[in-house]
Amino acid sequence: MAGSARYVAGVDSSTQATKVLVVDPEDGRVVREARRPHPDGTEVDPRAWWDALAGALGEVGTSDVAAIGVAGQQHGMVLLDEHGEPVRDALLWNDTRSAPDATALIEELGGAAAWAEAVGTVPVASITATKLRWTSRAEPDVAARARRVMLPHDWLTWRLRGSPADATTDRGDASGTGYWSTVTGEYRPDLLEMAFGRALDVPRVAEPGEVVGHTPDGLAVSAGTGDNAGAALAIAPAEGEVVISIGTSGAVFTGHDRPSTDASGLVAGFADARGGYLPLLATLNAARVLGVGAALLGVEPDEFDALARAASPGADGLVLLPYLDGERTPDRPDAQGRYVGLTTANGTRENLARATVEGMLCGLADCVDALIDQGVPVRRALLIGGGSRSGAVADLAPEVLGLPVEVLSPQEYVALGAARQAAWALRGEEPGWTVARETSRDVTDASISEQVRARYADVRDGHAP
Ligand SMILES: Nc1ncnc2c1ncn2[C@@H]1O[C@H](COP(=O)(O)OP(=O)(O)O)[C@@H](O)[C@H]1O
Ligand SMILES: O=C(CO)[C@@H](O)[C@H](O)COP(=O)(O)O
Repeated sequence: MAGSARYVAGVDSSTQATKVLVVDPEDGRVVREARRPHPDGTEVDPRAWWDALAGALGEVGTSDVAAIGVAGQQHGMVLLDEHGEPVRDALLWNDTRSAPDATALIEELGGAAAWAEAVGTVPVASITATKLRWTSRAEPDVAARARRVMLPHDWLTWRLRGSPADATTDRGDASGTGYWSTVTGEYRPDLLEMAFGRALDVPRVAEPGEVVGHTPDGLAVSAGTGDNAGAALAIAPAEGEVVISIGTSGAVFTGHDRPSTDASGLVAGFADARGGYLPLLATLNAARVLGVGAALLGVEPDEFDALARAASPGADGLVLLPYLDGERTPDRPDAQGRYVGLTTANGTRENLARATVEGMLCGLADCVDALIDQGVPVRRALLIGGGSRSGAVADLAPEVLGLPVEVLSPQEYVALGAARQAAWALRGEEPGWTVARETSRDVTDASISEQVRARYADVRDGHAP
């Protein structure tokens, strides 16, 4: 590291790619950025993420960087042997094979309410504990070699520090494991043992703003966090604002003053990266739903958007149930997508595009409702993530959600939050800068949301013919 180092680096190791921002800690200005893709699939060799990170850091250059922080896709199970090597590919948040294990774990603890009270979250297949159970059950020989378990951001942070004996995590990401309690702020080793059949080493939960170590080149390393907690760190939604991230996942979250314990299992009671709480809902099907719609129509995103905009609200009765890869919210791991209500009258390219966008947004609107049901005030939605770059999503969102919507300017908010945390660790106080905000798009006709969502609910609940 050069003596003149003045910048910080923030990393988003998300499902589809690693994104690195080099940021001025004085004002949050992005000075350089790079991106490297990740392999497809719901199980991935974590070394592919390391290679992507190394490639992106090499491209941006770090000679003028003093500190780095990593935010990563949540929940992924990185199991390591006694030498610190992965015993198998990481199972990602969107891998649904452990759905029966989630059911079994819920029963073993005495029901969904017991989990909500214990850790803040009722396990679904995304939650790390269920992946531990699946591994111990389905791959006992692999499980026998495991000594420690980490999350994607923990593992990358540990490797950035040169793989020392001690590893770290933070409360934001730990809260998605199923064996760290948002309610008590402590690990629940008994629940890890219940899931895996024996103990495993877990990373120490670092304080927000802590320097957890240094890279071999001398960069200070911050605790890092989960990707959604990273975005929340960057955006700092005000009370009444809900962030909707349209990436591989659709994530709906906001800051809250107390842990949530939703026994229905819809709202995950996560922690944030500041010492507060981050109630969150996540779907398995968001930006890729748009991609499938565009592929069906054989068009690029711009033309897909134009087609969707050209149709009328409600797509003349054509509805997409967007559970393409199974769904987590609601918990339907074996579901598939369905276009419903196709007739000779409404079978147009415009309606197919419109139904695709509306279906994805209706899935997210269900998530917003569940947050409101938990007593979280919601008056406005802030859209981020790759899918928010779709003009059709921006145009249709206020009418489908029934909320004023602000599409934040395209930026890597997760990586920006990680850079903010790195600046906080470096300087000992959280930076004062905020992200640029624009005016909201208002709801022009509230009846559209009611009609579109009522028709969608019929299909979702199996009442449509
Ligand atoms: N203009 C656009 N219209 C629709 N989808 C888009 C657009 N731009 C990017 N995307 C989609 O956004 C997704 C990537 O978003 P991102 O938030 O980076 O995801 P992740 O964090 O899960 O890696 C991809 O599926 C990509 O196809
Ligand atoms: O599982 C969750 C949140 O609980 C997902 O939000 C993952 O954290 C992946 O995020 P993206 O890569 O889609 O941004």
